Amino acid sequence: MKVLKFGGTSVGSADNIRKVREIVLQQKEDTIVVVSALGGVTDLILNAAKIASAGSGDFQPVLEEIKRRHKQTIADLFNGSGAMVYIAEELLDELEQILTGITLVGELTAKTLDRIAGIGERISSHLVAQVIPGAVRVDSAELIQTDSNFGKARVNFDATNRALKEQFCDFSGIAVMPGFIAKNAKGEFTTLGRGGSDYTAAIIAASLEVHSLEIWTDVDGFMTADPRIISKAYTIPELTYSEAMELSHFGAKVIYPPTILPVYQKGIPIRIKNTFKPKSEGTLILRTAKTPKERPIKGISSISGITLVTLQGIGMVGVTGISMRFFTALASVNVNVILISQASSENSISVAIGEQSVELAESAIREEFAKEIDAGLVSKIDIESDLSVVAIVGENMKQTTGIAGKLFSTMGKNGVNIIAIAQGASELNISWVVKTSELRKTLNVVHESFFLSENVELNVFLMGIGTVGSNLLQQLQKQQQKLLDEKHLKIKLAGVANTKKMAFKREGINLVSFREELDQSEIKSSLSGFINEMKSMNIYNSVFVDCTASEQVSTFYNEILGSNVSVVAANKVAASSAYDNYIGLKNMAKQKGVKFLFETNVGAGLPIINTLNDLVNSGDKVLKIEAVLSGTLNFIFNTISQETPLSETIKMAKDQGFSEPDPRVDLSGVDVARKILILARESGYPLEMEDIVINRFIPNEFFEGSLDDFWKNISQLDAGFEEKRKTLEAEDKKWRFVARFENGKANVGLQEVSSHHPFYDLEGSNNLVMYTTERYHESPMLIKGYGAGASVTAAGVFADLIRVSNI
Ligand SMILES: NC(=O)C1=CN([C@@H]2O[C@H](COP(=O)(O)OP(=O)(O)OC[C@H]3O[C@@H](n4cnc5c(N)ncnc54)[C@H](OP(=O)(O)O)[C@@H]3O)[C@@H](O)[C@H]2O)C=CC1
Ligand SMILES: N[C@@H](CC=O)C(=O)O
Repeated sequence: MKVLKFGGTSVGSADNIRKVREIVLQQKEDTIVVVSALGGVTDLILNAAKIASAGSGDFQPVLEEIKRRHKQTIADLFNGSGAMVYIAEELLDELEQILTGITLVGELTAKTLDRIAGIGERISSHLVAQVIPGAVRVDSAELIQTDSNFGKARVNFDATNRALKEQFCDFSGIAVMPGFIAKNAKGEFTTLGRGGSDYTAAIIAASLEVHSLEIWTDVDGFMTADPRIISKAYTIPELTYSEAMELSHFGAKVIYPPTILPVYQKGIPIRIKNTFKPKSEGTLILRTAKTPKERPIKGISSISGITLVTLQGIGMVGVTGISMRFFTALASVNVNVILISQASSENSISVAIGEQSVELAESAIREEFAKEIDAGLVSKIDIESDLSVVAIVGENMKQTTGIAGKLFSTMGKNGVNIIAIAQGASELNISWVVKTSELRKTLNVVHESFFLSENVELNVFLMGIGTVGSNLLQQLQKQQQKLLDEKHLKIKLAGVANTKKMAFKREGINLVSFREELDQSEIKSSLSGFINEMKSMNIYNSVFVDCTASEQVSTFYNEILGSNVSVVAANKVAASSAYDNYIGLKNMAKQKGVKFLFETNVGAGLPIINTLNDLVNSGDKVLKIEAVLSGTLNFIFNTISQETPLSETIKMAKDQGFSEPDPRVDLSGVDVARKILILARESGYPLEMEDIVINRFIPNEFFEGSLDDFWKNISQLDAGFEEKRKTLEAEDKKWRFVARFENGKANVGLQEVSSHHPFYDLEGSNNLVMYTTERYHESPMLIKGYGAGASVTAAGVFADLIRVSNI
């Protein structure tokens, strides 16, 4: 025999009741079905009773709604005729008479309320019994006996067990019973309190020692986290009774915890199933549950609307009885304590309570400690609101070291401030308090870090969708599915901006239609606005990507890193800014446990900075760097010819996406100077931009005035360059713009190289870096390849993003 309990939603309409019928008829053994009232009906009855108790109020509209719900369901199920119509009418008349009585006396006792509170279950049990062929209705109220504690009556198990056993000793078939209701020894109606129908089912299951209790509801079972917040939350296949109780206590409203007790004592397994997805396995709750070794945490739950009340004072240290008085004061006003935290110094004691109880709690504590407050022994009662309690639950935590360490370091890295912590010695759960504004991020971070999530998420905030930025989005789009399938990495574009507009979307902006989304956005671009929105969205695993060439944007990196958001920069300004700023940003990233990456600052997608970091970190010392670091300049010197003059090659470099947004930055040598500066710094030399000697090959006057002036005038140099080029060609030499760093000094400038030089054959926009180090001495290390261009640069930024995601 088994017991099946169906909740309010499961019996909430004719269609749903038909689903219940299907499920019950598929059972292959004798079955007891326990039902709640039609969804929402109990609340309507309680509301009508409250209105009636005011004496003058009109409960009729609420009663009409109760009648309408039942009439509609009966009409849909039985064409509005048959015995059910009379049964329902009779019970609803009874309800109306009692409500009228309550109105007349203007008073509502707990006893009277219990008389009507279960009318919904009385009707629904008749309904379900009528619908299931061969089923009989058995009245729980005649079998479950309680004391007279109306509203939350205590069960007399001796009498109840006897009655249930007698009733079902040689029963076979299907019985349908109302949940929630019982009677006292005098035969008066009582109710079993919140979650009462679950309790009814558990009492019957335990008493008859059935082999299984099934709770059919509208969710798939216990989830790893609240699915409304964590889209990746999934059903936990198995839980122990204790784990289920803990998760329920901290907000997972799948089952009401006290109802587990009778079946727990008898070791009867409980299965949570979804009436609307009967094929899914649901959650099985038993004494010993399977727990994968690598996942000691079974689930995360949370409760919001929490206030932390802290009693503090040096006069409390070492004084016995303080805690007892504190908790007795709270108990005296029925304040439910959700979490307790006390430091071993005993200087303070904090409790998390529901925000609705704050006034009661505060005045009770003030009254209890009035003398100590006057004497200054208790310095303050601190009230902190808008908080949430989060708990991770799992019996296997006690066998696994490092859970708390991992938990709190992950929270810290993501900038979540922990306000209070509690862990019981049983190590079944670790609970902590955070600001409610940080709850979403907290749950995401924890869900991900304990591998409860199948996928790791990376939330990209991209500034700049020009040559590099837009190519990056194309590459992300192409690679998105593969990364998800093979690396379980989900990259989302959470925010994007150019100089005109910005757009944000927590679920991710479409990587194909991002331009349209940006055009349609009503938010004007503003740097501080972008950063503030990114911060206030407060998404875990966020990364800011700078694909602009703007100095102004780079001034925000410190603030961004300080908010625990990683920075990936194609923009070279920050890494080549004042040394103190550069090193400050690196330190800030380290301090916050996030990343500041700028691999593309030198050689676009080539692994120039990472290789250098590997050399230096593994103990090598850089002695000399010689390099061609400008894609633009190399392209120009490889392309210039009798037919293609200098000015034409500059335009070509711009059109092909090699040059900076302002090509004068390349032509002036500044871009190469920035690059050699960054390499020197990454080698461990604290150089400033002013230390780099720049030997220009274009006269200074071409860099004065506007960019338009530059384009107008630059062809004046064509003839002179052509003359020099011819001479060079005759000597079998080539121009290369070379950066050099040696003995702590760096310079950049034009060099004529002959055919035996390693730079001579450097084609197109290629770069070449030669590292001479203590290890690579006789034969320097060479890194060579495309050093500029949209796709290679975007690929380099992409690679930095992958580094941030740590997959
Ligand atoms: N091209 C290459 O080979 C390489 C480039 N880089 C670096 O990549 C960066 C981007 O270069 P590239 O894509 O060619 O530049 P583009 O000029 O093509 O694009 C720049 C983008 O940044 C936006 N932008 C500029 N200033 C701001 C601001 N203040 N707020 C918001 N958005 C802004 C622009 O918006 P709008 O469209 O509205 O003007 C545009 O979308 C540069 O720093 C460059 O040095 C690094 C390595 C190689
Ligand atoms: N403008 C740069 C682009 C890469 O940094 C170059 O030409 O090398």
